[in-house]
Amino acid sequence: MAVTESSSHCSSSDKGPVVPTTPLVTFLERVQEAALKTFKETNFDPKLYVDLSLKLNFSTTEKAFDQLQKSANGSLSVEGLKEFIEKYFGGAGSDLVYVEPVDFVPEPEGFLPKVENPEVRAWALEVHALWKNLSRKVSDGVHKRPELHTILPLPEQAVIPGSRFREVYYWDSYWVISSSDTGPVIPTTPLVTFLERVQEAALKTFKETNFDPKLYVDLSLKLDFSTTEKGFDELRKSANGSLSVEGLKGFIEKYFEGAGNDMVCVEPVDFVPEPEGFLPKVENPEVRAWALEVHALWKNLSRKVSDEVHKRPELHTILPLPEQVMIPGSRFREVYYWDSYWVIRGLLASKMHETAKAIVTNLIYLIEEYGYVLNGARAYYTNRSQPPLLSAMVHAIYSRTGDMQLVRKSLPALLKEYHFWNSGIHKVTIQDAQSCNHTLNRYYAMWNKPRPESSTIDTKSASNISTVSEKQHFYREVASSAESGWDFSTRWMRNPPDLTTLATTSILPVDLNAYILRMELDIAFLAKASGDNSTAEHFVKASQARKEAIKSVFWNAEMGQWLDYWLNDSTCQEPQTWEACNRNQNVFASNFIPLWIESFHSDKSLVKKVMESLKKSGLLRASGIATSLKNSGEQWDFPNGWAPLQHMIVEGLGRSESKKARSMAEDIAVRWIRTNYVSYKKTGTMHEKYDVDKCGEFGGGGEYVPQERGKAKAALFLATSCTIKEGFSVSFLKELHLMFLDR
Ligand SMILES: OC[C@H]1O[C@H](O[C@H]2O[C@H](CO)[C@@H](O)[C@H](O)[C@H]2O)[C@H](O)[C@@H](O)[C@@H]1O
Repeated sequence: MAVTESSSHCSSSDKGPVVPTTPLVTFLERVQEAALKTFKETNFDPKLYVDLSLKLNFSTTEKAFDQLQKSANGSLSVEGLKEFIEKYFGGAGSDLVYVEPVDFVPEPEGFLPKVENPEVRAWALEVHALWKNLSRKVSDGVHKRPELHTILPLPEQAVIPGSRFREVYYWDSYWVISSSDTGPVIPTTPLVTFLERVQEAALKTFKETNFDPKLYVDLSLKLDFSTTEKGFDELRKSANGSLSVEGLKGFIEKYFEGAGNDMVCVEPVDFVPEPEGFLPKVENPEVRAWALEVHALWKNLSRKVSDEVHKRPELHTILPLPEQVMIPGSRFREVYYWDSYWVIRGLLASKMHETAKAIVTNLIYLIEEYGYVLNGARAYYTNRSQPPLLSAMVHAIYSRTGDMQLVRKSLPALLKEYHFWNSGIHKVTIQDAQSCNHTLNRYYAMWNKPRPESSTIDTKSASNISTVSEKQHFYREVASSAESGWDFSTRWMRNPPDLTTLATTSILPVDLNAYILRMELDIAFLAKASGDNSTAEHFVKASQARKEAIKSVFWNAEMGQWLDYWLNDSTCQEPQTWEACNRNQNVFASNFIPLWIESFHSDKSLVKKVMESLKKSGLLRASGIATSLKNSGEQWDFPNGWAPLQHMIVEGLGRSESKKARSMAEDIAVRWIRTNYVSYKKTGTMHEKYDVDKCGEFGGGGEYVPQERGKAKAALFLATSCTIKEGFSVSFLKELHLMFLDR
């Protein structure tokens, strides 16, 4: 084929994105170039020039530089350039100021206890004292006028590598940070940080009753950021940071749009009150009426991101998703990752295929922007993901619609997401008893501060933790628990129910690895369907390896369950040797989640063992499967039952070839749907969790108050109801049985 001018131009060898730099950096590069030409090469360090800070504003400085007399090749007189630099710039490094680290002591208690040799000990203490030389904080000048500096206005004290490296570096920080907090941190936006300040002031001013911290980080600005921040800084505050109730109310009204105004209600494009072929086997008029009422809830939960957000995204914490969305409802005013799987299953039951595809498009957008699907579509969720179920969503839609275009569009994103989970901090290598290495995954948030949406709560929870690095470690564990979707649970605690002992990053979770196995199987299936056989083969192999790993590391034949595994060393730099005593023998519903995956539920004798184990486990209660056996007051513990957990276990058993397993699935489904129905009749709404010991009672515990009447977090549960289909009494057993098979 002849290469035309334009096609050769289009196929240039650089195709990747370019993030533009600031005009200040571009200008300093010009100064750097002039300096090289003027001072000549000896000892020339180009970095010095882009590290300079401006004394006056940018345009004055640039004008003065342009007015300097230059020779034809761009050099200046040495004196002229020296004078210019002295007059217009603060020295490189002056943007950071020395500070003694808050927690430095010359010989810390318990410091390297095994280093006894006096000479080595003296040296170790001298090296320890170097922290003081390397400790800095960004100067107040930078915080006041960041546009004059190339240093970024980091909020906290920092440790620099030293010498010409006058700023914080990413991977260096890993070795800088004490062993108690390791790992990356993705900075949040200045807007989120500011809204956390408003949240803190609001708690101090309005006091604790009914206080929801998330409300404040969901606010949108009416005016630009600096005007709003100035307005806030000018408010009169008492010594403890509280304001007058009227003053704060007035400020919020003047400067903010209400939380939730960033999304607008839209009728889903494909909603009809009674879709053709809707739950054909549900004949009982009462159940059918309920099913249709629940189906109608889609209209309450359907939103699109407002035009205002697309025009000025910097005024909002909501992310500008391209397509219509379904939100969980109540205080959850944005899209959530794992919730979306059950939303999609419900939409498919409601025959709303276009809405289901729109949801996938939004999640693909997040992968393209961030490299993975965020916990939720808000600026404060950019440091972690949630249980990865996108492949299962695409699989479900493709199985129902045969839409190959969707498959082709999704595959590159799924591969990117797979890479996210299978590299870096999420990846752990375990050597089993036969010296065979297995790669498995864990949750690990890229964050070590309070979660902005619950900042006041996390700060309080950490108040008895004494050192900065231990607090950071705790905050990382909190955020990592949120990444698991199980926030919070004794499952993640070393010493339950003490929340400060959360240790999620030190656990290999059974369910996460089952989801990633599912991802491998789904990618293999979708790649094959699209004709990409080599990708398909690669993922079939990956799935076989993971199945082996799950068997080797998690499966406990005596208990008939898969058990979470405690890591000895959470840095995970070296492969860890598997030890039987590291298995967490406590019973959680997650110990049964592998049943959901075909590789396991297709094995009849395995299903038999697991079923027996589930029956004896204590989890199976009158109204469904409990999350755990411990009543800790946390929402992902006893006596709460959650729809996703019921659904995965029921669907796994229901797909087994064993008749007994299918009848157990029906039994659990009936228990669960009955309590959903009774509670719906009482409260007029669907709930996110139910008390599995009390039919018709919704669940509680945790850090937020369950939704009020009519404000359902319903989609998740609609999905479950529709997936395992509606029915609430034993007389529907036969009907339910047929419905399981109809998928
Ligand atoms: O309130 C803060 C936390 O809330 C979310 O978690 C809970 O709701 C989610 C949305 O329905 C659900 O996916 C999750 O399983 C629930 O525990 C949020 O996901 C957390 O990150 C957040 O900190």
